[in-house]
Amino acid sequence: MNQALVGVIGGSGLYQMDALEDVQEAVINTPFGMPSDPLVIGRVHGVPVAFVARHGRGHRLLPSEVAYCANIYALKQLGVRYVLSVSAVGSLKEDFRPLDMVLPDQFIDLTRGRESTFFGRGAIAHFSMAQPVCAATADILARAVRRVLEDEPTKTSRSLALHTSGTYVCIEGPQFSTQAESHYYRSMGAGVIGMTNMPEAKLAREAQMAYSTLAMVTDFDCWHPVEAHVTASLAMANLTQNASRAQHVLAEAIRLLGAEQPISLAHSAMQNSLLTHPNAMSPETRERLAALLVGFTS
Ligand SMILES: CSC[C@H]1O[C@H](OP(=O)(O)O)[C@H](O)[C@@H]1O
Ligand SMILES: Nc1ncnc2[nH]cnc12
Repeated sequence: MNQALVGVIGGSGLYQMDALEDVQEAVINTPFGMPSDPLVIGRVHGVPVAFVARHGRGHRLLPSEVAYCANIYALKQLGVRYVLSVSAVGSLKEDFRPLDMVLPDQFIDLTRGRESTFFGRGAIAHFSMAQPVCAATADILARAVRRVLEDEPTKTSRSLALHTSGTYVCIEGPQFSTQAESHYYRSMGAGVIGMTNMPEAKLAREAQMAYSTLAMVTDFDCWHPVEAHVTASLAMANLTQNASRAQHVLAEAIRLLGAEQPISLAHSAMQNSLLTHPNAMSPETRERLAALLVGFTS
């Protein structure tokens, strides 16, 4: 069922995609349950796209409650090859300022107890997460951000920056960090902090979809000696501006992805990773993983 080339996962503040045309809603069940919300399928610049609001429309799901497995599996069932994730993040570095955009190229997973793999229950796989982000997709996001910033009349008192690398530390939440934690994450070398990109990026890798995050800075968390500590209302204030910019970035990135369809290492990332031969799996296990196992073996 190849209904979409690009999947978009909208985070806090981004609950719909304005540029989608010919829109249909799809209530999709997966072997891993229902996605966070019905998927919204349509076209942007003629490119087939599936959108899902990570926390559901109306923001109903905690970071720990997001249906990560079902969201990724549903996108895979639709034939998605590139996943653009949009996320609000706190900054852990002086030069990552609120409203800046960051394309994380590394993650540190500090989440606890989230279902973080499609495997198990009779199907075992191990694979590399050394480079968790698709460089080709991130490059397209970078070009899209630059294009949007060039076209945007200067509304803010300073020019916004794009940072093309950085480490995203993913905490369990929903509480923001303590100051000691915030300093600790900085000492680990993390550049931004959020609550959702893990296990999402791991699951996208298992599904051999090219994954990249547009991280939009809302606050300085709570380490900064002068800047205000994060609160939900501070983050939300910046989220509104970030979300409207994200709409333009996504539309341009989708246009580029459709035109170029870059080869991604992610598309063959699971080759040779399956230790359990499909013949040794139960029919239920094979059925549960059916959308993933296509093109999976060496
Ligand atoms: C609104 S502040 C905290 C909230 O925002 C981020 O969500 P998302 O990654 O879905 O944009 C962060 O991870 C928290 O869930
Ligand atoms: N400071 C912060 N910590 C965790 N997640 C966030 N999302 C936005 N700001 C955040």
